[in-house]
Amino acid sequence: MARRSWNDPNLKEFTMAISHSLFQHAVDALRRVLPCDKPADAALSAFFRDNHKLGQQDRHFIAESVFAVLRRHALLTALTAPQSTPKRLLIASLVRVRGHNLRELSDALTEADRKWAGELKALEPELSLAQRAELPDWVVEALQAGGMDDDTLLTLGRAMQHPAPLDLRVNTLKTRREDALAALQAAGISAEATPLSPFGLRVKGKPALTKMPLFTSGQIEVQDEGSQLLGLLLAPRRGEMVVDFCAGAGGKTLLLGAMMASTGRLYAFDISEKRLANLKPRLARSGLSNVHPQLLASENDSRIKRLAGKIDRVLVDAPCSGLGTLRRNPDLKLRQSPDSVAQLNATQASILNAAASLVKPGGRLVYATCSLLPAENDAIVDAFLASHPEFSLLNAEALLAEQRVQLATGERLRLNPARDNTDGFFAVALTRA
Ligand SMILES: C[S@@+](CC[C@H](N)C(=O)[O-])C[C@H]1O[C@@H](n2cnc3c(N)ncnc32)[C@H](O)[C@@H]1O
Repeated sequence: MARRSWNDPNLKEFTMAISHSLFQHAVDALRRVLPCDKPADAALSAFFRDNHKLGQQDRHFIAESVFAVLRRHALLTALTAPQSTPKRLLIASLVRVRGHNLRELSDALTEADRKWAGELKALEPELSLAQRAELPDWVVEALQAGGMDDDTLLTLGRAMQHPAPLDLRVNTLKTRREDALAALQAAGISAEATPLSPFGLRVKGKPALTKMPLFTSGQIEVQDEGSQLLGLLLAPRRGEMVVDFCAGAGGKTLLLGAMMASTGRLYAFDISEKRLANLKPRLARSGLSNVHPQLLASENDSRIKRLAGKIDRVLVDAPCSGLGTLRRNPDLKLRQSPDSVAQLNATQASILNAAASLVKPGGRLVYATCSLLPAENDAIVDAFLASHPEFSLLNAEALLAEQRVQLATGERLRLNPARDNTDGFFAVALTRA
């Protein structure tokens, strides 16, 4: 009989016997992903391309299995030490994290593996704080050095072991939130208004949305509620000159453009041609006509000099470690390192300097990351403020309240997956004297 488990998303959704072939495919997929030399979703997509005969349900099981191992990699490594092979990590995840019983695995496993899996049940390895939080030691040390206490750290780490909810942003240029909600419900999709963002919807489960008319006609976009709050902090107005400095595929550009009611001029800068190309179809769906994508050679591109001092509002959604998005990208904790963060820090400081030169007197500059590390957040902002006395901090909590977002965040916006059920974000709003 099917057994749903709503409480812990790590647990399997259905009781099912796992065939040897499906298990082996999951091991092979994990072997592809675990070197972590590229993003896990890209490695998994390549695996599915090579194994194109796999059906939808099998793909779902394989993807869930791979991500479950990445999410609890520290626990599973401790359980399987000293032989943490992809096969053993997968078995340990199925038995200890996803709640499969040995009967369901009897076709999948050899006699020896079954015996080992049976012994796993009683293992209780001693885990450090970092292992319990499923965060690398160096991340835990950085958070502690930034003043985070152990309980908060553990709660945060645990919150990031669960998949993120599916959040949507309603395109206010095309529809109202209540109408989009009604259209979803009419299509049998359960959703509710997000608690913080006035144009967000939170969907139950992971229904396929991209073929729905609501999506293809640009009335909704997939966007974490935290990202929506960054747009609200910038709060661009009708008719203004606005720059989205690190626009990427335009998640926030589209939101800013809609807040400007498709008036004024909104530049979408990025150094990645591929990401800007991905903005094109989204822009076409959105109905916006005020967006101007521009490929930069670097943050010191001559285009920046031409616009110096002319822009009302500038958003820097800086390239960062992404450690606030572990619910979606659990592989990042295995792919980032102190060295990669140090390199990012140099880029972040340089982009913030360049972006600041665009801001006109009285204008607003928002610096944001989806990282939790003080080195990518407060340290960058504090160094910037020390060398740019013409800029000062605005109070993020008060600016959000002006946008009807009630969040006790203080001067600097900090979104915490455990407290806010958003990705982990940091942002400050600055103004030029
Ligand atoms: C956090 S992502 C942006 C995500 C995007 N704002 C969104 O909402 O979907 C950071 C972006 O910064 C871009 N980037 C990296 N270095 C840059 C630079 N020197 N100047 C401008 N953009 C840069 C990256 O290509 C990447 O698209």
